[in-house]
Amino acid sequence: MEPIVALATPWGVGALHVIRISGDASKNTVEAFLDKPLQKPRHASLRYFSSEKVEDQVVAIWYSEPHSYTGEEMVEIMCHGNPAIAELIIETLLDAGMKPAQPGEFTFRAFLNGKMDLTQAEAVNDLILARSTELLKAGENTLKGKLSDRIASLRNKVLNVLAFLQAAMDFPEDVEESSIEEQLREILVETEDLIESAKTAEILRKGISLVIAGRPNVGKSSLMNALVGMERSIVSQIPGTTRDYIEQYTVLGKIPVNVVDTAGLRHTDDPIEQEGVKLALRRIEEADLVIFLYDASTGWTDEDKQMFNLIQEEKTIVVGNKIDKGKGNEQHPKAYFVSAKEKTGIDRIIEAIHQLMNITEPPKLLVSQRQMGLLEKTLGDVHDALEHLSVYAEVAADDLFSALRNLTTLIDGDVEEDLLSTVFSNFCIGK
Ligand SMILES: Nc1nc2c(c(=O)[nH]1)N(C=O)[C@@H](CNc1ccc(C(=O)N[C@@H](CCC(=O)O)C(=O)O)cc1)CN2
Ligand SMILES: Nc1nc2c(ncn2[C@@H]2O[C@H](COP(=O)(O)OP(=O)(O)OP(=O)(O)O)[C@@H](O)[C@H]2O)c(=O)[nH]1
Ligand SMILES: [Mg+2]
Repeated sequence: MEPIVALATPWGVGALHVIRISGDASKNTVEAFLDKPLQKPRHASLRYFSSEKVEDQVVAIWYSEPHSYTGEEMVEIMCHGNPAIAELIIETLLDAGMKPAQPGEFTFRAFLNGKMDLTQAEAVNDLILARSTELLKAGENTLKGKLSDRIASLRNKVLNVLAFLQAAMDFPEDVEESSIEEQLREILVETEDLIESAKTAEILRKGISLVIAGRPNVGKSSLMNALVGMERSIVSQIPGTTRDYIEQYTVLGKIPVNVVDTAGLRHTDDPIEQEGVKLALRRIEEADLVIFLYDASTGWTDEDKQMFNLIQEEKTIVVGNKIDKGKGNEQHPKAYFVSAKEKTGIDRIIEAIHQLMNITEPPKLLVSQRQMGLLEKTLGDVHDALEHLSVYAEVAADDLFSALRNLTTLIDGDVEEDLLSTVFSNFCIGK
């Protein structure tokens, strides 16, 4: 393919920069600017790179086709880490007819040349962008091909069921339907397991928004401060202190969290406070999780119940605060108890957040959004197949063919899909 060039290191001052070149006649084009040719593939050679624009002592590595990252002829130039030097070397090569690489284009070529499949190519970027050791580990596994292995095994199982189904249609008396059903259920469970991994990875990657809501003066701002470990939000004994919402990013346990403190929920004639309550309700609506806080020292009151009814229960943790002052008679049956003031009980809330978000163990594999979409389609296909099984075997077979196509697309991409713009466009340049 046409030769491409890009800086593989981040632009800026460093000890070295690495310039990456891949494609036809990479070696010849680079050698025109070197004092001596690159004699041996995959060996580091000390050379002078000189053109009208720039001169620098560099180390260069030539990879002969197909024994390189991309599977094409490649050259890597390590120059001194001044961005101007790297830029002028790249300009020299662009003047010599090379093209600037698109984001992810080296990895895209590696994919096209069969050096890796699509799940591995996607993992390359995830690995680079992983911000926690858990995600890093998951990315490494996917890069090693463990996700592909699981998809391939799923695909084999689907093929197997299809063979069974075919046999059942041809010789109905010889094949037991229950055995087909059992195999389908197994496929279902494995697909769900992968989707679960994808969701966990997604939460660890993107984080969640956690809104603290409740009536005025119950200690929402105090709890916000206890969770984020700083005096972020104003605390006072006057009800209605917080009017706007206050956000602070933090990491709670393993989860990156945007904590949002909101105005106390109550009916009020003050127009500014009314606006605050509206904002709070909107944030609650959009939140991944809500902590509904009440004052446990006075107890779970009718007013609390009224406000609690405004919130979706399944994404809500109920927390009774001010436990240092003792407990009122009535309490919410599922409440966790804390003292935001004395910072007790906070760990239990963090645990509950992990439980509610289903982060029980770190993800073993990194599954991308694209892959998750296809896994969910596969899940739907297998569900359909199960439903159709006893009535129309042909229709069930069609469902499974659809599952097969989705699983194949997961690993190989779709011929119709513009991969460079869908999958690789969020890569770094030079990767
Ligand atoms: N200098 C350099 N370091 C790097 C990379 C790179 O491209 N260049 N990588 C980029 O991500 C990673 C390593 N990945 C690589 C993967 C394959 C090949 C390669 O040359 N493969 C050949 C030869 C295999 C062999 O000798 O065993 C091949 O597959 O045919 C190189 C690097 C991290 N470090
Ligand atoms: N004893 C005790 N007092 C607390 C606790 N948490 C908060 N308070 C007090 O309760 C009062 C209200 O606290 P805030 O955190 O401002 O309450 P809020 O829910 O944000 O109130 P608004 O912003 O008005 O809705 C303050 O005087 C706090 O010091 C606690 O755990 N124990
Ligand atoms: Mg407040």
